[in-house]
Amino acid sequence: MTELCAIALGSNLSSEIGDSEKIVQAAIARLANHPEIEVVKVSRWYRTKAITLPNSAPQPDYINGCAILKTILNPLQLLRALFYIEQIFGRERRERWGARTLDLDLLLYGDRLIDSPELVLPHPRMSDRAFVLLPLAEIAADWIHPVAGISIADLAQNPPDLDLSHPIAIDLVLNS
Ligand SMILES: Nc1ncnc2c1ncn2[C@@H]1O[C@H](COP(=O)(O)OP(=O)(O)OP(=O)(O)O)[C@@H](O)[C@H]1O
Ligand SMILES: Nc1nc2c(c(=O)[nH]1)N=C(CO)CN2
Repeated sequence: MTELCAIALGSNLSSEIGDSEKIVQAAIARLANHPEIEVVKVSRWYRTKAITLPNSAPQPDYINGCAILKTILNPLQLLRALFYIEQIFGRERRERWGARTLDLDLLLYGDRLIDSPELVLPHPRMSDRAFVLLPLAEIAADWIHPVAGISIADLAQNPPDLDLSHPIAIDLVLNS
């Protein structure tokens, strides 16, 4: 059975294949080449200020975007396929909120709810993140978040990290 899924992509370090814009687009190409994954839609790419943990060193801006996938993989198989692609693109550290060449997060898998050590669905922090909600709303406006019970478009209306205590600058950098 196939299922529609949403993923978030982020990069704020270059690698031997190029800068973050190249990396996220190459990651999409890699996903599209996977025999059990179809890339249905890709958002535009946004340059965003890095959200860091308190008292941590400043980080380069991120390139962020989202994609809708269709797959016959189950949620854990899909997560492992995402991990594999992160590794191909040179992600080494799994330090929490550390800078990275490629971060692939599984946001939504249909309306599935999962709470296991390896995988939590929907992604527990997606609703707090403008850098996820704004691109996701471009490609999945009517998708109902299965915990919030409202659409992604509605969640994106008031993205929490756009409030004054945590300013985030979002600039469009290119069209997909
Ligand atoms: N929906 C999910 N998507 C991706 N990883 C998840 C998810 N749910 C749980 N995880 C787990 O989270 C762990 C840490 O992931 P990762 O290193 O990407 O975190 P991070 O990007 O630093 O922070 P954040 O999770 O806040 O984006 C992974 O090992 C993975 O097993
Ligand atoms: N702007 C931005 N900030 C972040 C991001 C990200 O993708 N974009 N990812 C993080 C951990 O996943 C932590 N902070």
